[in-house]
Amino acid sequence: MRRGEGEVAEGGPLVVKTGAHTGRSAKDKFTVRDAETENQVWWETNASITPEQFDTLWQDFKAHMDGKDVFVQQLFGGADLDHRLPVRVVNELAWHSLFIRHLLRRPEPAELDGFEAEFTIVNLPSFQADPARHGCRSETVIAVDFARKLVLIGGTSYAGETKKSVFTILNYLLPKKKIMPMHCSVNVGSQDDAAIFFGLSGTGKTTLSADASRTLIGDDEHGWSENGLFNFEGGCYAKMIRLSAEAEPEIHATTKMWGTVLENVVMDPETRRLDLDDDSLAENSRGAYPMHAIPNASATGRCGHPKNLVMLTCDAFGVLPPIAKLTPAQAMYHFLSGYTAKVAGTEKGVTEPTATFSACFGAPFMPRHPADYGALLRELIAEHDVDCWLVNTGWTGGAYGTGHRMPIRATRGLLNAALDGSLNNAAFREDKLFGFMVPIAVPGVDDSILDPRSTWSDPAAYDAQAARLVTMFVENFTKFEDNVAAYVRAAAPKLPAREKTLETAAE
Ligand SMILES: Nc1ncnc2c1ncn2[C@@H]1O[C@H](COP(=O)(O)OP(=O)(O)O)[C@@H](O)[C@H]1O
Ligand SMILES: C=C(OP(=O)(O)O)C(=O)O
Ligand SMILES: [Mn+2]
Repeated sequence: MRRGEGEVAEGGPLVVKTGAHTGRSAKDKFTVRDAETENQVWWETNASITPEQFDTLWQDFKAHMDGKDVFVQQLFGGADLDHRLPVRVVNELAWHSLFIRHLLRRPEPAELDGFEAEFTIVNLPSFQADPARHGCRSETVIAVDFARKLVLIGGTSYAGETKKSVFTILNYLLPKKKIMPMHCSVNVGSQDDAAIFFGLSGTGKTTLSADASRTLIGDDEHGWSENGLFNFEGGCYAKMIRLSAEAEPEIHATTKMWGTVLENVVMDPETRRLDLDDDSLAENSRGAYPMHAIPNASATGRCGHPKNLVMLTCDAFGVLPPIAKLTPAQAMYHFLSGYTAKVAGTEKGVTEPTATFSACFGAPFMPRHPADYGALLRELIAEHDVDCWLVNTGWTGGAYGTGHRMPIRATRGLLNAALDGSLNNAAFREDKLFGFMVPIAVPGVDDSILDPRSTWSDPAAYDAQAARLVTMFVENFTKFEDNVAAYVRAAAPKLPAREKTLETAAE
């Protein structure tokens, strides 16, 4: 406040603006390519810089910090005491320091004695990177050096970069110890029945994991070790845009709490009231708060092995059913595909969504080859006999533009039936294209949404859209043809046209 970094809103949250960057700059992220990383990192999805370019960047960062106050936090990434990572986070902005203190795991005072950070993250938003000097592509840079154990972030104020950098580090380190790192939320029921919710940004990890009937473990990043599931973080980072007090009461309440950091949320300077519907600063407005801001959150950040695994997708084409049961092979196929769709921005008249395929539901944070993570997950699913589901939180009744977003209540109803085991007793049909099993009727849920084709006013238009989506899945998966098992490839969706030709050929 005194530094002019933000303002306090009604109830006590700190309201800040990030300027130009209101989301992650995935294309400005670079990994140092050297003897340490050469054979560990999958360079097809991870852009590289040289050790020399990183060195220049680090010298320039130090010069930029000279004479400036910086804020230092010593924190842990990882609630599993055997596998947590001590990190030092150096921030130019005080609000960034508060943000990361909310988001990571805060050591007990006694743990600070002799605290030795293994990795350091330095975040200087006012630093301007130079593509010619630093090997980057713009004034924004996120540079990761696994050998030096140092991450440098410059030229952006979006706070999410820092937490996702810790995630990137753990995604690199943990597979070496046979621990599966996951871009997922986790909650657990009263029978110690944990559930994992994988999903790309905007698919519902944060929204759906905060559920009054279950204990929240975490909303975004977790590990799965021999001890069970554990949160990497100690707080949440929720989307604030058009947040509904009715549909998401636990998250909504955090907007009135002392200390919550509200990023690009609009506030009336006179009344200090928030307008969560105002997207004039950003569509991706955010709230950061510590775990204990959610009433039924776990104090330990740990739970047992999961009983259910849910893959969330926001299908803006309106093709996928609201829930489907997956075989382990289909689960592997969808994990490697990592499908979701993004709706067109705010441009008027643009109604066609775009498909995103991001392996492991988190390619920008995964230094290693997707098959490495896939192999770990496959073993864990088999060992713990986990039920796998695909859930579409996206469009129904038509694609984006004609249909509407799946009501949160309907998604929660279906999820609860899956998680309490009752959905396993429902009658299912096999989906002709995707091969997964779709429930026909679920007690307490409006049956008419279960079959997406029947929600479209024009079934032929649905069929055409579905065929286009299948083709996108198949084309995306060609990159895995050489490095995944035949049984996973066989779990791919199939076009009806081909089926018909085969049938005719057999006749
Ligand atoms: N059926 C639904 N399920 C989950 N989220 C939904 C649904 N319908 C609308 N939403 C909205 O979509 C957004 C989901 O975002 P969020 O939970 O933050 O995703 P993630 O944590 O995976 O990035 C929220 O703004 C939520 O209000
Ligand atoms: C914090 C983020 O995660 P998510 O949108 O998945 O919640 C992000 O992508 O910047
Ligand atoms: Mn989230």
